[in-house]
Amino acid sequence: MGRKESILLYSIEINSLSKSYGDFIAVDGIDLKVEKGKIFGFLGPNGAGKTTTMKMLTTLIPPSGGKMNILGIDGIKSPLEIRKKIGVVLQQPSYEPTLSVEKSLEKYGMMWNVEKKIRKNRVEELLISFDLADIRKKKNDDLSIGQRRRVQVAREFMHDMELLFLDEPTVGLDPSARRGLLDFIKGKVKDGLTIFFTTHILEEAEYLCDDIAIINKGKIIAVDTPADLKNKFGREKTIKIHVSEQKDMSSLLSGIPDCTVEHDSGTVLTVRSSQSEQVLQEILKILASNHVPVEDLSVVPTSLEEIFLSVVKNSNA
Ligand SMILES: Nc1ncnc2c1ncn2[C@@H]1O[C@H](COP(=O)(O)OP(=O)(O)OP(=O)(O)O)[C@@H](O)[C@H]1O
Repeated sequence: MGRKESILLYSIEINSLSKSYGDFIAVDGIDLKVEKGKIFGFLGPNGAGKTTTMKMLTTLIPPSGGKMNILGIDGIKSPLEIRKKIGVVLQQPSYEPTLSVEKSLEKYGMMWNVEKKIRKNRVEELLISFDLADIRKKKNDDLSIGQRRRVQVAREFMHDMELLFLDEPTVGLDPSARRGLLDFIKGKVKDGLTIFFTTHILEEAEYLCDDIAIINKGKIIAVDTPADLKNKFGREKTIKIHVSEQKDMSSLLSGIPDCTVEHDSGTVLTVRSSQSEQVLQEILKILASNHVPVEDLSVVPTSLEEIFLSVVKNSNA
C-alpha cells in the first residue's frame, strides 16, 4: 500500500509547536494527537494559548517553531491544501449585515463551490437543525447575538470537511440552543467528522468530548478522557451534612484525617475528602456519640470544573 493510501489514524499531530510574540511565548512547545472521528476538547483559562494554537492549526498564523501534521498534510509546507479540507468557526462574529439568514447559508455554499442542488438541500436542513427556519428572511443585522452565532456555526456545515475547528461555539446561546448544537455536532462526528473544540463550559466538554487537553500559560498540563481526568485528579468528594441543632461541628470533627472543612454554618457543614467513605463513617460516629441528630446528608463526586481549577492552580504553583 502506498503512503498516501495508508489509513489516517490521527487528524492532528503536533510536535513542539510554539508561537512567540517578541519575547512573549504564547504557546510553548506543545505536543498533541487528535484521533480521527473524535471530539477533542481544548480547555484553559483566559490567555492560556487556546486561540493561538487554533490559529496555527488552521494555518491562519505561522508557528514560530515545531511541526504540525493536519489530515496527513504538512501544515508548514502546504497550508492551502489543509484549508480546503477543514472548517473553522472563530470567536469573532463574522457576518454580512444586509444578507438574510438563508442567503448567508446559500452564499457560503457558493463560496465553497457546493453544487446547486446539494446547496439548496443543505440550506433547508440547516435552517431546521439550527432552529433558524422562522427567521430565514431576517437580515443578519436584525438578529440577536445568539441567533447570529447560530447562523455563523450553521454556515460552516454548508461545505464538506474532514476536520472542524470550533472556538467557543456556544457563547451567547441559550441552554436549549446550546444543547441542540452539541447534539448536532455529536451526529456529525458519528458520520466521520473530527472536531477540535474550545470552551470554558466544563459540563459542555464533559458532555461532548472524547478527549480533553488542558493548557495553561502556553503549556499542556493534562491530556485525558473526561472520565480518566476525574479518576486521576478527582478522587475528592464533597460531603454535605445538615444537622437539626446548632453545634460547633468543625471542632468536633477536627481530629479526622483527610477531612477539610469548607463551610460550617452551625447546622450545615461541607467537607472535602479523598477518602469520603471512611471519613463519612467517622463523622457519623462522632455526631452520634455527641447526640447531634443528622437531618440530611449527601456525598457528591468532584465536578470537572473543580478538577480543572485544581489542575490549573497546581500548575501555577
Ligand atoms: N498578536 C498578538 N500579539 C501579542 N500577544 C498576543 C497576540 N495574540 C495573542 N497574544 C497573547 O498570547 C496569549 C494567548 O492568547 P490566546 O488568545 O491564545 O488565549 P486563549 O487561551 O484563547 O484565551 P481566551 O480564553 O481569553 O480566549 C495571551 O497572553 C495574549 O495576550
